[in-house]
Amino acid sequence: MNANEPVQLLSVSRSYGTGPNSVTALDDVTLTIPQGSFTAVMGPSGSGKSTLLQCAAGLDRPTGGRVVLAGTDLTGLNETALTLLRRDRVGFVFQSFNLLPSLTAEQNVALPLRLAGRRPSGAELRDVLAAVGLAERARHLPGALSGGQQQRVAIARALITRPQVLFADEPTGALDTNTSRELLAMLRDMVDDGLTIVMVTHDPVAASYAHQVIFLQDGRVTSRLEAPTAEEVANRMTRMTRMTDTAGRTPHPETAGC
Ligand SMILES: Nc1ncnc2c1ncn2[C@@H]1O[C@H](COP(=O)(O)OP(=O)(O)OP(=O)(O)O)[C@@H](O)[C@H]1O
Repeated sequence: MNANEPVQLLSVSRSYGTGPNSVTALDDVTLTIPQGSFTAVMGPSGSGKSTLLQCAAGLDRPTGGRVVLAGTDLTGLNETALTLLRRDRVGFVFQSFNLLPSLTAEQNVALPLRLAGRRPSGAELRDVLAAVGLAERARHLPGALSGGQQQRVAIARALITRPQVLFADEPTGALDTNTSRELLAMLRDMVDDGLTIVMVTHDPVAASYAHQVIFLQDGRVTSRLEAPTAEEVANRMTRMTRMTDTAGRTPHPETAGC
């Protein structure tokens, strides 16, 4: 294992329930997310994408294997240590923006630092809002911002602690096509400036903004694409879905066109 990489999963499994009703959401997943990379996670519904993200981000505990996040092995960390690690080293963005409606954009962005007992400087807030293109909207309430602008505030809030890695679960899922593309271009620029992003998405175009796409099926990594185009991603997804439909089970990775 290379402790310098921001996220490493070693034989990670996650099951829910026990006995005949148990579900294996992740099945022996090993992968490394390199520093400064943009990784998209794709796969059919129920393939384990969100579970992968949650385990990798320390929001959920695997039932087997190890996760090393920002150089720290999460195995055996108590809840307090895990909470602090998440707060200080990791950013999260979800499909729903989860902004507090009574706070301005700037106040929403400041929240993580305030929760950590720090008073953010005006310059810090201005810089991060400028980085997401919202310098002029700092004093607006979320209700006075468009969906794309609200998601930018959520991204600024995730970045205010200068995390080593940003985890995003369907960050463009609630946005229209053009707004999505603008947001993805912004995320890609941030990666080009050194941020590491892991993003779950259903959208082949969104995935094409990433450096690599990891495909999951039945909780397993079945293939990868480097420097993906939207068309390649869409074709791979279609093939995965068709193989599952006709065989009723997941093809072996060796035969899945990795
Ligand atoms: N809390 C839970 N309890 C029981 N089963 C769960 C739980 N969370 C997820 N699962 C199951 O684990 C599997 C993987 O779920 P997960 O949400 O990770 O898939 P996904 O690929 O993100 O799906 P989607 O694209 O539909 O969001 C599914 O079969 C799901 O039903």
